[in-house]
Amino acid sequence: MNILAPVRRDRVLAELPQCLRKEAALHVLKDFHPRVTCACQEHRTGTVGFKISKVIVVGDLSVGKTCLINRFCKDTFDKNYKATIGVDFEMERFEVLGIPFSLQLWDTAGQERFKCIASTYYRGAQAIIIVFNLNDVASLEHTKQWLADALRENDPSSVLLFLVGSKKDLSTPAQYVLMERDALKVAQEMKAEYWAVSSLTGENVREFFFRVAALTFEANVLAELEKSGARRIGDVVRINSDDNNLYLTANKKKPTCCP
Ligand SMILES: Nc1nc2c(ncn2[C@@H]2O[C@H](COP(=O)(O)OP(=O)(O)OP(=O)(O)O)[C@@H](O)[C@H]2O)c(=O)[nH]1
Ligand SMILES: [Mg+2]
Repeated sequence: MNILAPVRRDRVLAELPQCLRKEAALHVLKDFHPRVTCACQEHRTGTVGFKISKVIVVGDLSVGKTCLINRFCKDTFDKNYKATIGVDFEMERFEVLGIPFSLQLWDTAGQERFKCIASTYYRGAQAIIIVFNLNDVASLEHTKQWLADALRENDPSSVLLFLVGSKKDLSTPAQYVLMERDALKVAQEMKAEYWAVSSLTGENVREFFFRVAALTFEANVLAELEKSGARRIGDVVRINSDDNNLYLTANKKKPTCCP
């Protein structure tokens, strides 16, 4: 997909999508962080609108990583299993609070023989999505190892984690309840946000990726505000300036809506 194409109307986020379960959420605020809302209103989001955030999707073979990405990005579902060889990626453009924001979704191979190729693409992720099959407890147990491998290449203090149970359509309600109890525990240990989805029916797929986009965007804006610091907040970005001198310092107008 051409990243310069206009943002699709169904990729526009004006509000913070909510978590699935409060017990295992990255945060349970109803709205975006007030500093983020304010920065967006005043177009003080620095380079966030030009950046592409990397998201990696990992987990055992055949848990449904490719189907999950394809359901969201292409609205398709293939019932035949075709192993991912190494890696693949999709670009998704969003508009969050009026600011363009792009995610690069990296679909990695779960098969052991392709794992060493896939793991070379783990570096630089801003979010890690660890997928397990809600109908296969072993795949949930393996998520800890997938997380450890992915974190070896990333900064654990800044990366956002999501634990996603797939193939929800194949569980009976009773089976689901039991599996969810275990998955919530694992998610809490990992400090990951828990989701349960079905790529076959599409249940929760869009809600999940919107949440990933929103929280990744929020983290990016907060990091940008932190980086620019109090000295630069409210300054005007200078067009055609070099990287070390991106902000005009003459304009010290105080932001009107920041707490
Ligand atoms: N019923 C059902 N089947 C699913 C779902 N998601 C994936 N599948 C099936 O599970 C199989 C594996 O799906 P993939 O998405 O290819 O799995 P993967 O995790 O990408 O596998 P690797 O690329 O080998 O790591 C395929 O036959 C899919 O049709 C789902 O939500 N419901
Ligand atoms: Mg795959």
